[in-house]
Amino acid sequence: MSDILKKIWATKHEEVAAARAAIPLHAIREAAEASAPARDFIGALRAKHASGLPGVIAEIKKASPSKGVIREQFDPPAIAADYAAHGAACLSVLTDRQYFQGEADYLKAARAACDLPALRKDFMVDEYQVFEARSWGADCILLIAAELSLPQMRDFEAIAQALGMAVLVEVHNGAELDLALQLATPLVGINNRNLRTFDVTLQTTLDLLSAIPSERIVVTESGILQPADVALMQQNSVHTFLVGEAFMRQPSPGKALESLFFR
Ligand SMILES: O=C(O)c1ccccc1NCC(=O)[C@H](O)[C@H](O)COP(=O)(O)O
Repeated sequence: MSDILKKIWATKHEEVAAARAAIPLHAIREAAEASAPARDFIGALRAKHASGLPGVIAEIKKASPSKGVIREQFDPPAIAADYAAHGAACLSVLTDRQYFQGEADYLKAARAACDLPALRKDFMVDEYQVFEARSWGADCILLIAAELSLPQMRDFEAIAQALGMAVLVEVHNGAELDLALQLATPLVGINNRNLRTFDVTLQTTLDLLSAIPSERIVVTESGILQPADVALMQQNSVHTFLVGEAFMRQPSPGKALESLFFR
């Protein structure tokens, strides 16, 4: 695990302890189970693919450890509606406060502003957060294989799926991919960002691709910035993208999405 992941992981355990003290597990579970049904995250991606279009998971993030503040004027529901109007398949909303300046309310407001399914983009270290995600309206959770054991990922996946949520399992190397492929989820994210050095190279996706069975949906994550990046991925049969910074730095994130993927 990289140093930044270790720090984030420690913070998450503290946050979960505080959240459990405020709302006990049985209560957050009841809230999750009483939530309106989840939207179909995987179905939204497959629908784009069936129309011959890329599946774009459009990210809403104010800041990150590697880039600092990315977007000063930050209005999650307006950004979500803009993404929906310009062809996004799904949303990814940062809910981590300390490192990404995210909020649970951003997820709730973004999802309420459109009909797109939404990923809670956060660092899941405890089953509590899976229930919490659904209680906030999330339709998908992220599991980072660098940070979790296989039994943990299996537990969190089972809870997410019982609640009707999808799971995006994220990997950075072959060892993590071997674990990820033991989960049931079809969504396998390859993060092009090295979380130790913060270097980004699309070669990470290209290197891992051949080990992923064709029935899985490969999501290339991080560092998709220009049409040549999209073309490179498409030439290699990758049709699902998780993109944040390239959109967040533009006045209209939705128009930026359209111009990167649909022109
Ligand atoms: O971006 C970081 O600095 C970072 C640091 C530690 C863990 C995760 C981090 N990024 C999260 C992401 O994976 C990206 O937000 C996502 O893939 C979108 O990337 P981009 O299009 O490059 O904004």
